[in-house]
Amino acid sequence: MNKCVLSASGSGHPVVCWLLTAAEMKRCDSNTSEIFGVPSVVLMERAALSCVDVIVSRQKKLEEQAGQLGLHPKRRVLIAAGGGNNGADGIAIGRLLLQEGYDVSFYLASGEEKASELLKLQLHTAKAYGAVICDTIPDGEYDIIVDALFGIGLCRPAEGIYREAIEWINAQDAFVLAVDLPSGIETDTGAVLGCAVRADVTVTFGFWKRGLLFYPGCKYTGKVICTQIGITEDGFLNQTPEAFTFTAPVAELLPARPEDGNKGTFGKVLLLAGSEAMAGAAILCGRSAFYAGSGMVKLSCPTLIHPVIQTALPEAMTADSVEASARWADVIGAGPGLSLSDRARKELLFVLQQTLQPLVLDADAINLIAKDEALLQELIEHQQNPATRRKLILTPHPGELARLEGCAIEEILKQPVFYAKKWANRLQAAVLCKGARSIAASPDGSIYINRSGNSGMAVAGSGDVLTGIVTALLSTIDDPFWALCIGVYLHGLAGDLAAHTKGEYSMTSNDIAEAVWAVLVKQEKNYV
Ligand SMILES: NC(=O)C1=CN([C@@H]2O[C@H](COP(=O)(O)OP(=O)(O)OC[C@H]3O[C@@H](n4cnc5c(N)ncnc54)[C@H](OP(=O)(O)O)[C@@H]3O)[C@@H](O)[C@H]2O)[C@@H](O)CC1
Ligand SMILES: [K+]
Repeated sequence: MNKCVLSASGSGHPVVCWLLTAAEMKRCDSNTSEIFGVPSVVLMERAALSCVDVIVSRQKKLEEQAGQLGLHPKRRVLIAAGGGNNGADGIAIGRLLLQEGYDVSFYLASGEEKASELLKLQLHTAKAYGAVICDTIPDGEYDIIVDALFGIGLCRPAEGIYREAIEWINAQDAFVLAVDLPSGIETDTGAVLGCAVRADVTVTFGFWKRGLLFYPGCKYTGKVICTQIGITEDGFLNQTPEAFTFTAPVAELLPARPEDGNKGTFGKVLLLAGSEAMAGAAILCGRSAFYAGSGMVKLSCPTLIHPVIQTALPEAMTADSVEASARWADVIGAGPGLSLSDRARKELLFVLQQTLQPLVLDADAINLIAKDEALLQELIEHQQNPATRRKLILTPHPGELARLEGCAIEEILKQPVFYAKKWANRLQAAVLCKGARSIAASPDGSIYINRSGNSGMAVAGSGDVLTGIVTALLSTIDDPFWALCIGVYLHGLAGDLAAHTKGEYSMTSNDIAEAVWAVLVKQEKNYV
């Protein structure tokens, strides 16, 4: 995957933003100190300074605005610190703010005897500058609260005095800055462990953590500011993080279109989609494939619905069966609106057993496979063998993934990364788990977490649009995982544009399809 990441950037701007787990961040921290020799206390001072910068710039702005009205905003700060290095950051922030003339109170929830070595050092220095450390929250009103109870070291639910402190912080009418992560948010999953601080701003150090992006964590962060404190990609050594999201405009991720190409060059897409009751799925899928750059699209569906398809999408061709068109296609997409009929099963069997082209499986194609243990085993065996393996993408929603796995949907929702990775490995395929933060997994262990999109996309037909986009991209992008990541990103951006014009309440999946072209001609906003 990393080769793709590097080669996808023609512009010089970063293409990906890494999303780290707690273990990855700890490894990077310790490599920076132990291999490169930057002392932890230096990193901590820079981390604290970066938070102080955020507080001081905000305060300056407030004071300028208030000064015009003859008001004087107060500078009463509470540092709420835990017993680890997140707490140590908090104490360092408090000491620096004291030196800036702020009125700072310190609350150390853990007590000094349980303090980490760096925290002891920070307490010593802060006290030398006059800090008074309290073991209960000092009475008073605060304008600014620095949440430094837990960072990446949170390892169990916040209870007792920690729960009380978090609930107290959330009840205050103050600006809350969370240090590294809002306390209570699990670094890897974004889960709330017990309860969590609701921050106005989260200043995170070096790299984004996955939990800042996943739900529900992302609802607690406020604005996320990722600051550079001297921990860089060098600290990964040869172990790059598993997960990333995109930062580049999607148009920069797509391969350049050869100027002298013809309709064959840009991909002959065969779609096994649509049935008597779901002709619209085939139309949405085919239309999206065109908008995502396909040169030719052929829809294999029951003869009865050919007229409606030809009317709605005259650019597409239709076929009665995949058999007649299998050789013609560069790439095949199967599933949208397919139904679970005997015809659908027969057609899918033909695709799985008689073709070798790159393939995208979605919706009923996945459901048909999940229902048929022998077929599933055959697919797994084919994919496990490098001699018979084809380029394969699966785009299930959690319900479809649960059917494949044979478990309850709740199980998938609890561990979407785990199951996406499991099936990516089992099928040697790029596997998506759709959701508010769709997750794509590659057989090499890489994870893409999608940030684009909105709740308006949770609407019938949205997945059919995605299948059309991804199938089209698979015809010109060599790596299925990369095609999937870009397709998911583009789909979400199109959804955002559709929401901008029609609103999340009223947009339909056709609006998403119709926004694809606009995203590709527009420079969309950066998401991270
Ligand atoms: N290393 C570096 O170079 C840099 C590190 N930096 C900073 O360090 C932070 C990581 O520090 P960290 O590893 O000490 O973890 P941290 O988040 O402070 O928590 C650990 C403490 O919490 C405790 N604890 C956990 N859960 C609990 C619960 N539910 N309820 C009660 N206690 C609980 C746990 O206790 P224990 O499990 O031992 O009982 C332990 O005492 C990172 O987020 C960043 O802010 C930056 O300065 C940049 C440079
Ligand atoms: K924190």
